[in-house]
Amino acid sequence: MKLEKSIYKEYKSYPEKIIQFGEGNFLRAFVDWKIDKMNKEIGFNSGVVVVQPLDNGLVNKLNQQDGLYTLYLNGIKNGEVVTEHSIINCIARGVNTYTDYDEYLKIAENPELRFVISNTTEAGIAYNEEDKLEDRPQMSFPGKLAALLYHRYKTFNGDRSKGLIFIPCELIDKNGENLKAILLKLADQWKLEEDFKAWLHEANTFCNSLVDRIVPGYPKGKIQKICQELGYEDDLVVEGEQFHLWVIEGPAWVKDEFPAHKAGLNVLFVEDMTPYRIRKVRILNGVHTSMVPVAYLYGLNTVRESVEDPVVGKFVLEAVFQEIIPTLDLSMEELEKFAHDVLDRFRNPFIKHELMSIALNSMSKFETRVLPSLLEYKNRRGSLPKRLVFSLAALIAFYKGKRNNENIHLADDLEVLNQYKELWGDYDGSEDYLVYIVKTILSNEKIWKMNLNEVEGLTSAVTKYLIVIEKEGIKAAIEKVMI
Ligand SMILES: NC(=O)c1ccc[n+]([C@@H]2O[C@H](COP(=O)([O-])OP(=O)(O)OC[C@H]3O[C@@H](n4cnc5c(N)ncnc54)[C@H](O)[C@@H]3O)[C@@H](O)[C@H]2O)c1
Ligand SMILES: O=P(O)(O)OC[C@@H](O)[C@@H](O)[C@H](O)[C@H](O)CO
Repeated sequence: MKLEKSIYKEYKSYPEKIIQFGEGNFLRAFVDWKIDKMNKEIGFNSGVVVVQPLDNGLVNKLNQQDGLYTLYLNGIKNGEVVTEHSIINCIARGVNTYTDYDEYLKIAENPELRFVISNTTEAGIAYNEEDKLEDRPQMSFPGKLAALLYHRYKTFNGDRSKGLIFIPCELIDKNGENLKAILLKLADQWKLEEDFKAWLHEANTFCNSLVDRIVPGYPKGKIQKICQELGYEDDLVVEGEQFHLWVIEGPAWVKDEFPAHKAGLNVLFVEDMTPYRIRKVRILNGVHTSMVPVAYLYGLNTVRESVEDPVVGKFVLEAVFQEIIPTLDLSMEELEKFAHDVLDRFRNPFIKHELMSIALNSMSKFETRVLPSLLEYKNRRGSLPKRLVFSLAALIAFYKGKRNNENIHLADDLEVLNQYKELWGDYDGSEDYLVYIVKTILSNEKIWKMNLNEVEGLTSAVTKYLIVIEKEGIKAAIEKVMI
């Protein structure tokens, strides 16, 4: 028996007021869960129409299940260990822009539409100069959105009361502002009328937002057992932790239209989300990203194993408290509490968070999540933070694509993968060649936005660690850095 509305007695249908770009695990375990709760507890009465941003995706499965799926939330809630599950019922339908473009544009014609939510990964909010208004669909997410908004503008003759509220969730700084800037650029490129741009400015509200919840996603290893217990088949089960925080930066009145706090949800409406963003990206994501190459090469597979391992766990603890926190300007007490809480979340016994799932796009993640701490440490202390530098060396070793005899399934930008393939492919076992690899990688300004060889002492420090990792193995190498 498949999960669908006929077997879910409480099924309710809501008017479509929210368009959501992305059907991934995170949005379903975070945003849709919140909307579902708001519908059920405070009569928010809003349905979500989900748009699949890429050619491949899950909207077919979503539609086959009438938008329903089961969410498991496991972890600590109010000091108690809790594992609970519920059926999420706020998704009205899914639309694939690649097969149903007309249906997609029609969403814009709905006068009740009010919110645009997205999570298209860090790669999603990007300008693509090849996108055209006539494309069906445009390649990029902003391209698709610009076409939809223009259609709405035309449909309602520029009516200023038909604007929308945008709350993007992509983990990039000032996500809403960036999205708006790309939409305006596309409007220029497509030579759309000036009044459309005025409508974008006057009638629409672009919030910036920061999200936080660990969502390992589909519980592959135990799905059979889960479905047996549930008594139905569900292809879209998703698993997340109990903890959740959504910080929304925008005009104060947005809170009245999106009253998540009234449903007891941890949603903060703030004037400036910068401190929250820096704290989360540099500590939580920074620890994840700096830990992955070290822990994985060390032979570990999950976040929990890594923070509980006596050696890697100590490495992580020292990296966060001695090298990341000292580079931040927030209150020390708050930072330390946040870091302890994050490490507790990483120890969540219910969550099997694979290091390899975090490893996706590790090069650009290192640049945004770890490098700022490394550089700021050097700036403040005059010396290099050895654990973060070691992590960079381990990252270069990780991209060799081998853990002993096992292949590592690297997932990154094709250019990055090709560069590493070429570099490691010609490795002759000499130390001189390792120096060459480090210099070449550190000079990649496309990734680092600067030539890292110009940071005093960095090239030699990374090379020193890479040589030990290569010659003596990661276990001997990590011991050297921990002295
Ligand atoms: N999983 C987590 O724990 C978690 C927590 C907080 C934030 N996030 C953020 O959410 C993002 C998505 O995570 P997820 O777990 O839902 O992943 P997922 O793989 O389940 O979903 C990815 C979604 O992004 C879309 N997408 C991917 N590349 C795109 C592109 N170039 N253009 C447009 N759309 C694109 C896909 O179509 C899909 O809808 C991550 O990049 C991360 O920054 C994840
Ligand atoms: O989702 P990614 O791939 O951008 O990053 C991996 C993790 O660091 C991330 O998913 C965190 O678990 C999340 O940001 C917690 O809110």
